[in-house]
Amino acid sequence: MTLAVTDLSVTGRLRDVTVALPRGGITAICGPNGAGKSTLISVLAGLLAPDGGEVSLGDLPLADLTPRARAQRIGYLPQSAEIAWDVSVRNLVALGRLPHRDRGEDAIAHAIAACSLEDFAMRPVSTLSGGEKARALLARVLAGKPEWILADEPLAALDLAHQLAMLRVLRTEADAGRGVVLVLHDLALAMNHADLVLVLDEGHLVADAEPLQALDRAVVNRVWGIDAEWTGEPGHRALVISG
Ligand SMILES: Nc1ncnc2c1ncn2[C@@H]1O[C@H](COP(=O)(O)OP(=O)(O)OP(=O)(O)O)[C@@H](O)[C@H]1O
Repeated sequence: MTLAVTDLSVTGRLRDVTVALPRGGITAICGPNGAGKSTLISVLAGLLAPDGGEVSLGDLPLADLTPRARAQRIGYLPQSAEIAWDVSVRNLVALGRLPHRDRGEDAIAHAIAACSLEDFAMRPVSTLSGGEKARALLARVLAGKPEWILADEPLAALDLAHQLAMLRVLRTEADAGRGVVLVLHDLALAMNHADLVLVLDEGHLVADAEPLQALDRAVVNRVWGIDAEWTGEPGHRALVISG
């Protein structure tokens, strides 16, 4: 079942974007600051109504789902998620079960373990570092076991080891048949870990392909204004800037 947008427009932010995202893989959304990445992922999450075009989940317009049904199927992690109450990490993660209205003990325990939060489980979230908080917020999304995990820069606050650990977690979710959609600024992470890369530039979708094609030298040069080339083997590529 795909999550798709057709002729999507958000005035001043996105123009005529059409793309279908597959489940069972990781899609990276890349582009410079202000390109429309957060706007697109908010629309895909059903949190921002477009000014034109359609958003669909399988055969259904996304807007036809009740907020609860949508929240059961789509987990969304915003770019700078604020935590309103100073609850424990465990209770924060448990909030991921709200759309299901169940206790979901197994799902909560699994999410806490997947994000290596066992040692923090009883700590108030206000005492966590930025990276620890980012992992707790991702665990809240995982606890809901949504079909789709949409995350806006979920790795930005993480150290390299935790970035790779989170990517392994997200790959496991994708292998289990979920759709994983990540806004990523780090082009090497997109190149090495995504199955599909979307490149946005000034609100236009300029590439929608497997990483090597979507992030080829000409695209990187045109969109980011950087002359660079990829070196290394598949899965371990690095972007070397030449000018
Ligand atoms: N609520 C809003 N109202 C009007 N314009 C907005 C609003 N939110 C964002 N914009 C504008 O829409 C454009 C796209 O913003 P968006 O946040 O989607 O970009 P982005 O690609 O996620 O950027 P970044 O990499 O800086 O996070 C930007 O020019 C931004 O200034």
